[in-house]
Amino acid sequence: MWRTGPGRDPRNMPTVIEVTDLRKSYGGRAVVDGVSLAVEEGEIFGILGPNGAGKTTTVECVEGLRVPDAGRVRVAGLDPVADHEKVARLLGAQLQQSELQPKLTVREALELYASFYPGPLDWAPLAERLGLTGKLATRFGRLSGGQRQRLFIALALIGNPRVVVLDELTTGLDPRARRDTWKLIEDVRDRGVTVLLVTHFMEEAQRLCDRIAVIDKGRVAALDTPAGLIRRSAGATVISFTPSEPLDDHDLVALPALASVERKDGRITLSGTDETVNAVITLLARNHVTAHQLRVVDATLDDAFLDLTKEEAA
Ligand SMILES: Nc1ncnc2c1ncn2[C@@H]1O[C@H](COP(=O)(O)OP(=O)(O)OP(=O)(O)O)[C@@H](O)[C@H]1O
Repeated sequence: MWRTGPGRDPRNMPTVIEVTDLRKSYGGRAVVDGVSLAVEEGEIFGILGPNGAGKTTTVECVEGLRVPDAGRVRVAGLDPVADHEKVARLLGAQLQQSELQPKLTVREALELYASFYPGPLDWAPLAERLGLTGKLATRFGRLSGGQRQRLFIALALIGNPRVVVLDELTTGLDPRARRDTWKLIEDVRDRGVTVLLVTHFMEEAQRLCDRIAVIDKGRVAALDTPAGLIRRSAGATVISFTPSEPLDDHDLVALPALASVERKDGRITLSGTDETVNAVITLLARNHVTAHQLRVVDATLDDAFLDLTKEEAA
């Protein structure tokens, strides 16, 4: 059903999307302020960032929908603006709501978009995979938000693209449809397609992305694997417990590599590194305090994201 190709081999994969020192301003305000990133063939590359960080502007420059003020963008070696036709043939993108006629049925939309590409996928299995088979005769204007979203994903994939750009992939989908869509995107990647994914869902990014660029205020704040982002955030390990005896605040804030400390309903939650955890255990032993319901967990991507994009104190 999909473009066949070798599975992803992380060694020496060629770069498919190259963004170098990209800049874009609106009304004198830099919304993309020197973004550089390189996406390798066959990876799912995530872009995370707060609202207004410049994520969509960046990916729209990759799609050739916006013209950069400065910097260089290449997709498979092509300039998305100067070589727009060629790039459009190898790149699948999620449409915006306004880009589809409300009177078009799901089947007509799939057939129409398949006709734009030289070697499209067979739309019927794709529609089946996205749970759209029962909606083929329904007009776009009468689809629910989640059904529209699924159709947009189908249309992004119908051309059997080499690169697919998905902005807010699963926004509006129910939990089952979201999980089905993740599986579909993993299958797409496993067949060698490169995926550029903008998302606000940390679970989605952690599960799907091989690497992630965190964009904040128009710049790349960090670029790493999900595990790497978590490791490099200040509070990579979280320890929580309810002490049998009160613990002194001075002792807690003096713990090594401590990133945060919180007390709630007699429970203490600390984040830091393994060194912090070891020091807590020593502190408890020294004070003959028992830790009830002791839990030590790795921080999530959510924690890392908040740490990487936190507002600096004025
Ligand atoms: N055509 C435009 N004219 C003026 N300002 C714009 C235009 N497009 C985007 N902006 C502004 O640029 C900034 C970045 O927008 P962008 O859509 O790239 O952010 P984003 O990171 O995708 O945000 P979100 O997560 O909210 O979708 C925002 O402040 C937005 O208002």
